[in-house]
Amino acid sequence: MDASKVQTAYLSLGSNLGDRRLNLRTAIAILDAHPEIDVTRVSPIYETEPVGYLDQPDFLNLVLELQTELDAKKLWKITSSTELELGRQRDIKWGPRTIDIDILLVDHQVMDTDDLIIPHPRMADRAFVLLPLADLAGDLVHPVTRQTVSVMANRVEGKDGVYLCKIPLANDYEPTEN
Ligand SMILES: Nc1ncnc2c1ncn2[C@@H]1O[C@H](COP(=O)(O)OP(=O)(O)OP(=O)(O)O)[C@@H](O)[C@H]1O
Ligand SMILES: Nc1nc2c(c(=O)[nH]1)N=C(CO)CN2
Repeated sequence: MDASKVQTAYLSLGSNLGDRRLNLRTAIAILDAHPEIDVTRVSPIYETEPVGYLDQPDFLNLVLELQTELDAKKLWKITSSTELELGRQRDIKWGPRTIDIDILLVDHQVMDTDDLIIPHPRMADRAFVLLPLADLAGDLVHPVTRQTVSVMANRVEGKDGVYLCKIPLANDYEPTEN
């Protein structure tokens, strides 16, 4: 990768159907295997209560960091096809899913298009996003709120998406060198 064009992005992954750990691990592996994506770090996994639509199983959530030269739209096409590969279906708004991949941040970019809004518009309210993100990048400044991720995480801790337990990262989630 050309260092001057490389961007750092943070993605939120969630699963609450089927083998949730395997779904997360498979999604990470698919993304990391892409020739233009380098998954650099993965947060611990948080088991979280569902937010939005409550009558569904608990989620496993994590956040990963990646490096890529792809623009945000191309990255989104890849995350969307990864969701489909893992059998993601859209039935109920905020309902159960084998995998959900949201793009949280891409460097300090701000964009608002029909398909893609960056930073993710609901990340500031979600403990299941901000707590694992703070594990990776607490000092990062959100380009819209201008607050650090740690400050944002402290504000939502114990609110929506309260976490039930934090599972240390297993070795098999560690990104591979490529
Ligand atoms: N930053 C983003 N990351 C992923 N999808 C986004 C983003 N911004 C806008 N979208 C749009 O949101 C649409 C709905 O996404 P999805 O079905 O995954 O929603 P959801 O996960 O149920 O809810 P939420 O968006 O609140 O997490 C996608 O088709 C995509 O076009
Ligand atoms: N705990 C939790 N709740 C959710 C989640 C999620 O990933 N974790 N995703 C949603 C839609 O994006 C809606 N609600």
